[in-house]
Amino acid sequence: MKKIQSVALIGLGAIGAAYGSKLHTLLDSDFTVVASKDRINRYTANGLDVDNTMFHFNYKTPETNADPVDLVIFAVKNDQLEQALTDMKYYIGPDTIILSLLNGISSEEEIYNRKLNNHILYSMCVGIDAVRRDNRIRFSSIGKICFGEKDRSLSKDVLAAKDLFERAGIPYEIPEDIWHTIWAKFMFNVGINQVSAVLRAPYKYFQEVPSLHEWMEQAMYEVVAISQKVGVNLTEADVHSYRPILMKLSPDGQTSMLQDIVEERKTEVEYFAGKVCELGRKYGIPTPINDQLYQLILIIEDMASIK
Ligand SMILES: NC(=O)C1=CN([C@@H]2O[C@H](COP(=O)(O)OP(=O)(O)OC[C@H]3O[C@@H](n4cnc5c(N)ncnc54)[C@H](OP(=O)(O)O)[C@@H]3O)[C@@H](O)[C@H]2O)C=CC1
Ligand SMILES: CC(C)(CO)C(=O)C(=O)O
Repeated sequence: MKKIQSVALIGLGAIGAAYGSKLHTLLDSDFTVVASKDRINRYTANGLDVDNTMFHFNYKTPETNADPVDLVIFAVKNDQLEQALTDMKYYIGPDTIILSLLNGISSEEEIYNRKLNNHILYSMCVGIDAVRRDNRIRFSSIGKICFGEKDRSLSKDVLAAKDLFERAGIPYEIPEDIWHTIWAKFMFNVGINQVSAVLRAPYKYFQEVPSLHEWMEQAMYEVVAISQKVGVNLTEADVHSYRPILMKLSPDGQTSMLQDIVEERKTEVEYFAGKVCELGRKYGIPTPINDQLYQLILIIEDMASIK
């Protein structure tokens, strides 16, 4: 089995810093964070406080020449992926395994379309409730990284990533059907991220207010209906499987989309409701809840853009 000895990550935000801190502890200087000079200046000014430990990572700018690494991890937001792919050009060689921790159902395809190599694993993370404020990253649980091959094979790349996560102490799962797992997570994000963004609601309201929980699940059921048309076949059981996951998230924690709203950043709405409405139109499935959420979140973004 190929052993992963060098890793490069782009996107040192809530998710990247949480999992990156584990990889830095294991690999030290063989773990590289790629970032622009401005970002590096920010990271080095005060260090990065991940879960109450101060980290100083090994930073490189995208312009610095480097050799390809064994594994590249993308942990940026969806609309930052195109630039991030360009920035990782030195790090991805013909044998580099590529892992994208982004939510949504499009990042692997976007990476694949760049025709970099044939080592793209499908992946996502779940159960992590990471929040980023300035140079502090906090989470009550690090959750787990789910990954695998789309064709469900237990390939050498899958085994190499499994071995790395075991050495780094990163919880992981290799589900039987990673594409189904990614769609189920997408379904959850379509519900919880968007409703939390519109209502500015941390997790406790989803845990304690039945009417809010119900609205979230109504948005999720629109994804279930679409999934049956595209052959992914999510069911009510998939919706219910997220209830215990939700109950374990930190009551005061915020979804990544709510964090974007609070910080007045662009959200991932195009990759959640935007995608649901697009697929709904394509397959003739009504998506009234997501139509509304889409409009509301775009309006909130527009309101934030005028000062
Ligand atoms: N937060 C959570 O609990 C979870 C998030 N996710 C998903 O994970 C993904 C990442 O989310 P999250 O970590 O919350 O997002 P963040 O916004 O916290 O992190 C993204 C980071 O990427 C950095 N970045 C963007 N472009 C580049 C670039 N070209 N070079 C270097 N750094 C770059 C940003 O830097 P800067 O701020 O300087 O622009 C930022 O630090 C999203 O798809 C999200 O939906 C999945 C599960 C849980
Ligand atoms: C809801 C949550 C925390 C689940 O892991 C998530 O994926 C996000 O905030 O984007």
